[in-house]
Amino acid sequence: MKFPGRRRHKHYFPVEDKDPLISQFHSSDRLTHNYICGIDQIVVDIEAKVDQAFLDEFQLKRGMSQVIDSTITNALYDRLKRDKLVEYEFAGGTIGNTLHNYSVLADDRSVLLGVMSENINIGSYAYRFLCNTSSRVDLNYLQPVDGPIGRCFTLIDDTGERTFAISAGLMNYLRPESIDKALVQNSSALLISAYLMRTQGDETMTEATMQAVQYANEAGVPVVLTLGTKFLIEQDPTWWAEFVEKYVDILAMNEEEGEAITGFSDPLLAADKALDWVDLVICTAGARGMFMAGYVEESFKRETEHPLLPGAISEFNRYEYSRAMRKSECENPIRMYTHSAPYMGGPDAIKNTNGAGDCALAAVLHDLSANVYHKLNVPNSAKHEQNAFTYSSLAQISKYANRASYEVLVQHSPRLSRGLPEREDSLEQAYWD
Ligand SMILES: Nc1ncnc2c1ncn2[C@@H]1O[C@H](COP(=O)(O)OP(=O)(O)OP(=O)(O)O)[C@@H](O)[C@H]1O
Ligand SMILES: O=c1[nH]cnc2c1ncn2[C@@H]1O[C@H](CO)[C@@H](O)[C@H]1O
Repeated sequence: MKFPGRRRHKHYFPVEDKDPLISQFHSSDRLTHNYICGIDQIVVDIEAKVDQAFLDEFQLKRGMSQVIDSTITNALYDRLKRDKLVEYEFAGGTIGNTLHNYSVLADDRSVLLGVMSENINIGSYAYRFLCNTSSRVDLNYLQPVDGPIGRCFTLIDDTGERTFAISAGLMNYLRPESIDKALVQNSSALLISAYLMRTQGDETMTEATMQAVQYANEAGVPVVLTLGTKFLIEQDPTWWAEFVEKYVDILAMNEEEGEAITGFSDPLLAADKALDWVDLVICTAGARGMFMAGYVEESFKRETEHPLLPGAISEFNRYEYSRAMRKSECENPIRMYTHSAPYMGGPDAIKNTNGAGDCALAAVLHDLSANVYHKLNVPNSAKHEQNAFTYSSLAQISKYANRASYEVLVQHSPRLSRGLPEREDSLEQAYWD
């Protein structure tokens, strides 16, 4: 609970003492607001603890996200219910989670594109999805479908490894004509995942995604791709590398996905390789924290005050105090990298790692979008003499991202239920004075 805090007498005075000019100036409707948008396969997570025998029984490959047919879905669901194995059911989807967390962290608008059942019964999965999504996530652009959204059976074993079994419902029937061109082209970023390329038969999600990507590319709106699962990438790494190079501006992955797409198991080298294709890279590395890589114009580079770190690229964090720029905005682009260990060394007890990476990405997007917001409202600020992509330095962003994912590790759901505290309880009062 947030405590009511202390009140001071001098803050209480009659309303007529307020200066009408000042109150006009502060009115928030004079500020220009920006938003980000994202596309997802709309799913509810059904989480259960299971063992290897259970996975074998339903022919599920451990650690993978796989699409299952209706026969396996029904058998799996009946079994989970019969043995009372379901721990919780909550809105999910990698982009849905990221947008929700972005909106909670930024306390601002994001727009989710995807499908939603046109007839919703109280207690149904569609209903649950809507109830568990932040009111700051704009759901008005969802395309109605005559049937169910998807279900993602999230099966967790003793080691904490997650196996996803997707019962698709109509989640992949988003049509290209449902993508609003102006909405995408006026947004501060378009967020997509590799899962959106996994469609079959008459499913139209991939075409819809490509339509949105084309709109974003045309308007110079950054396209942010999160890789989702290494198994998808491993099927055709060359195709993915070409896709990223052609359409994507910011790439988010974990170290396994990083290895699948670049061939480098070292997250720093994987991030460096991916920088050949995009402007900014986020590579989360579980208990090792996260790495980021980006570009800065030579004349704007700022040296770190932290010790220089050894690694496959020696002293790789030298310019981590710089704000990231698009490569095309730099005359003499230099590469910079940063690494942050988990916040407070990670929690003493991890409740659930599901969605920790999604939350890290949400924090990065918050920083990017804050930069757009500041630029829109204070265009003459000295801050924008540098045409940067991010509001903060790479070092700051990765710390913020790790702080945000910590919050997911200490709760059960991948979605934050509240924003971060303005002042960390763990830090002494003197830190804030
Ligand atoms: N075991 C751990 N100990 C401490 N911190 C962790 C641990 N696992 C994850 N984290 C934190 O969470 C962040 C993201 O974790 P991870 O690399 O597991 O993401 P991910 O595999 O992409 O997750 P997901 O796909 O579920 O969103 C890390 O950068 C780190 O800050
Ligand atoms: O195929 C998929 N499409 C969309 N989201 C998925 C898929 N598989 C798993 N997740 C989502 O990934 C989140 C954790 O990062 C989970 O919440 C799950 O819903």
